[in-house]
Amino acid sequence: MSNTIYIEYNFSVSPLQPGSDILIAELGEAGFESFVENEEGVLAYIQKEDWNENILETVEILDNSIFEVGFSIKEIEQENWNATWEKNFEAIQVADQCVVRAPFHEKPDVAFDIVIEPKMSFGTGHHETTYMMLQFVLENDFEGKDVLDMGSGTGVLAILAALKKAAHIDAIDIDNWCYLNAKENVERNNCSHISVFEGDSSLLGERKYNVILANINRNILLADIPVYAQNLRENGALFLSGFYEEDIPLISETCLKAGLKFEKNLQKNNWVAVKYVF
Ligand SMILES: C[S@@+](CC[C@H](N)C(=O)[O-])C[C@H]1O[C@@H](n2cnc3c(N)ncnc32)[C@H](O)[C@@H]1O
Repeated sequence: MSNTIYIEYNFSVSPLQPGSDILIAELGEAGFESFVENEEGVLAYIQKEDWNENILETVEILDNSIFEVGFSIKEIEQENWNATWEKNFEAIQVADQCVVRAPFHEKPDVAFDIVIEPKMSFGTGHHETTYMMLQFVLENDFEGKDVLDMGSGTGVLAILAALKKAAHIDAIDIDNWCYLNAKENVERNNCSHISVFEGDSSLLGERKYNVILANINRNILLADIPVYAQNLRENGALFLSGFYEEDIPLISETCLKAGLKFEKNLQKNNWVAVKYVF
């Protein structure tokens, strides 16, 4: 094993606090590779060769701080990497039927066992929005359906849709790291009928889906909802998450304008997931 040195930043911000997701997104843009959210805060990792001491200057949320962030830095070697994950990454159970776990966890006795290489925070089931989207996938019929997972992260939603016998799934993420991670997880879970792409909604063209899943963020969703509506078949379902309770009116107005009908919403710690049908 090579001896890559990582710098670990430890941000003392609660994962339940609005803003921790923006912090992670901005750290990702600044070059941080992986994140772990735990009770104490957010751990963020960057390879030492990609690091410089001004790395946090582009992380805007730290300037217009909507929360207090304190941090410490330590160097870790790659050999410690798995141990760090094992310490911080717990398997997540969604309803009785589904467990999202890392390869080093014991195989559970459930209908849907999803193994994710936990290299990033989004798409491990720990975040409220992922959890609610998994709940939606569990409680809806996917058999024989063509599915789009937009903003697929680790690919966790696409993988559950595949385990629920969807006919085919396109998983798309704008981020190269997520694209590579989703490909790896799709293979790990033997889901040959998931195609993973790097990009955004401009890739969709005329493709039609029975189900579209998009757990991204408020602004991307507001821009993309009309595109999703165009790519849904009649009676198709759109599941959205990645926004807060206070964003519901704007999301709802945009969905209704695009010809979609409201069906259901879920809420967890101020985060929301909604189902609309076409
Ligand atoms: C909140 S994570 C969701 C990951 C996973 N689907 C889940 O439910 O846990 C949002 C993902 O959307 C991706 N993303 C952000 N903007 C996007 C865009 N315009 N088009 C496609 N993906 C985007 C991010 O890279 C990130 O992986």
